Amino acid sequence: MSFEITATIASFGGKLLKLAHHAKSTSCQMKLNLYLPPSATPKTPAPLLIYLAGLTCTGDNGAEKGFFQAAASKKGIAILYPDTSPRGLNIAGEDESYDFGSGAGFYVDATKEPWSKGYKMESYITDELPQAVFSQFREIDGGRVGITGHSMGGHGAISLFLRHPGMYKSCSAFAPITNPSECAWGQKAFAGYFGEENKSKWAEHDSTELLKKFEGETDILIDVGTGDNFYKQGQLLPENFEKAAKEAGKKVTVRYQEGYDHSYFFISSFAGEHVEHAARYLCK
Ligand SMILES: N[C@@H](CCC(=O)N[C@@H](CSC=O)C(=O)NCC(=O)O)C(=O)O
Repeated sequence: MSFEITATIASFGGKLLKLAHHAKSTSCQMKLNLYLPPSATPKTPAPLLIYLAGLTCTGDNGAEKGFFQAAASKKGIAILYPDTSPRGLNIAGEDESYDFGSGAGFYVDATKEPWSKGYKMESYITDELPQAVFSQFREIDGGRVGITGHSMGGHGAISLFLRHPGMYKSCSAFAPITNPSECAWGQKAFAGYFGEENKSKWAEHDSTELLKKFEGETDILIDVGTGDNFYKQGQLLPENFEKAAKEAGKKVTVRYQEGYDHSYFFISSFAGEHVEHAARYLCK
């Protein structure tokens, strides 16, 4: 279904569009933001970088606080900021906790009732949303797409890159949950969306497990702050992902950024470098 444009905001010479559409995969209206750099026209379409946000976020957090648009404007890259879950499906418990349900879709297609009703964020992000964007916005080149994300969205970016070979030309992440089967956030989400017993399904969405079996080439950039309390609590487990990369001979660069926390002050400090990483693959 086509997008309603609810606002157009000038940003770094380009424009940030606030969009809404009805999505079949999530059975509800979805809101999102799309940044078009000044160079993007139907005759000179821009590549697209998708930014997946973390727990409790909407498509607004990255657009307002991530500071991606400055570098995206210079490089001529469009940025898509989707929401993190369906909204308002009236499922019991949907709004009870910050790390499950609303704002916490984990970029998977839930198989367990009642969540399987509309918690289909993998289908939304990899299929319905890009199809709708490419058909309405001729200023975007659907053949050049990269993906990045933060925390839960970093898990989304890496796991979707590994689960859909060839769909994304670049991949990076900020403080990603890299081994969800082994951390409290991931265990709660996967038990709820797939079932406690369905461990083979968990592995299909766990970036560390996926990397061990991935047959393609990788060049995944990851930043993690050493002052990040969620890193210290063992929610992110980047060392497990690095170990899997080393054993599988995959290129993964994890940069431990001294003193940075989990917030958008951290993301905005390195957003430009992640756009440059994407540009190496999207702007050739
Ligand atoms: N409220 C929670 C913490 C929620 C939180 O920190 N969310 C992060 C993402 S965490 C992983 O996905 C976030 O990006 N928040 C939005 C923001 O603008 O900072 C708690 O109290 O622990």
